[in-house]
Amino acid sequence: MRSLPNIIVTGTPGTGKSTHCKRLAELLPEYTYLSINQFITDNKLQDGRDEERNSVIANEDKLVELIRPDLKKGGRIIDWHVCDIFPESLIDLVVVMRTDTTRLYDRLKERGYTGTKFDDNMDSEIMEVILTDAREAYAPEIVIELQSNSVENVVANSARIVEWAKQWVIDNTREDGGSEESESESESGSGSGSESESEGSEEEEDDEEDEEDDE
Ligand SMILES: Nc1ncnc2c1ncn2[C@@H]1O[C@H](COP(=O)(O)OP(=O)(O)O)[C@@H](O)[C@H]1O
Repeated sequence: MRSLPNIIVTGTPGTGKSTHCKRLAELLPEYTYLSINQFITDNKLQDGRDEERNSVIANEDKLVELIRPDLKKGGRIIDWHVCDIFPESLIDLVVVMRTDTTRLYDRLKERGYTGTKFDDNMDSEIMEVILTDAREAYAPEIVIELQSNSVENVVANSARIVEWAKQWVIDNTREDGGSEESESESESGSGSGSESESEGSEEEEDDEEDEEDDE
């Protein structure tokens, strides 16, 4: 049994995954930050290149195989725009970062995204692709959606995730495995109310291949 939870921080490129993860790494020093883009590079998991999107394609099977021992230890903060390939039994919280399209537009332009890569990522955010992937892959109660439009959001979101993590430890280190009260506290400490913060949208295909090399 893990003594610390595994947390995925996901979202369309530019929504603030790394920004949040860096803050979380400071607030939760006993956790290990895993940038999957870095992990792919370090372990040579590139499985080709998507020329149209100017991005690396990862060998996801190998990635899961290599990362499994880390996840089994617990206390991992995972930063990646793909969230649905990790074993459900090893993931405790999935945080989906969301950003208003005008702000995301500026961030992606600033990052130098153009053409298909820019369009695909904007479409992905508008169509809530990653949120849908997360909800399809994991139990609804562990998927939370947080707005990442401002610095204030980063501060508040990070504090909320830290509170959730503390509650997870309390719930999961109790001899009886946690009570109903503590479970409901845990939920309110993390996911409640997140739905109302989302933008309306449609649905579309996934965009699991984008960014990577230019962050
Ligand atoms: N909540 C936020 N408020 C203001 N700027 C943000 C916010 N989140 C991210 N940014 C900025 O947007 C850019 C992309 O953020 P980053 O964390 O690298 O996104 P991701 O890891 O999701 O690709 C960075 O310049 C970062 O400073």
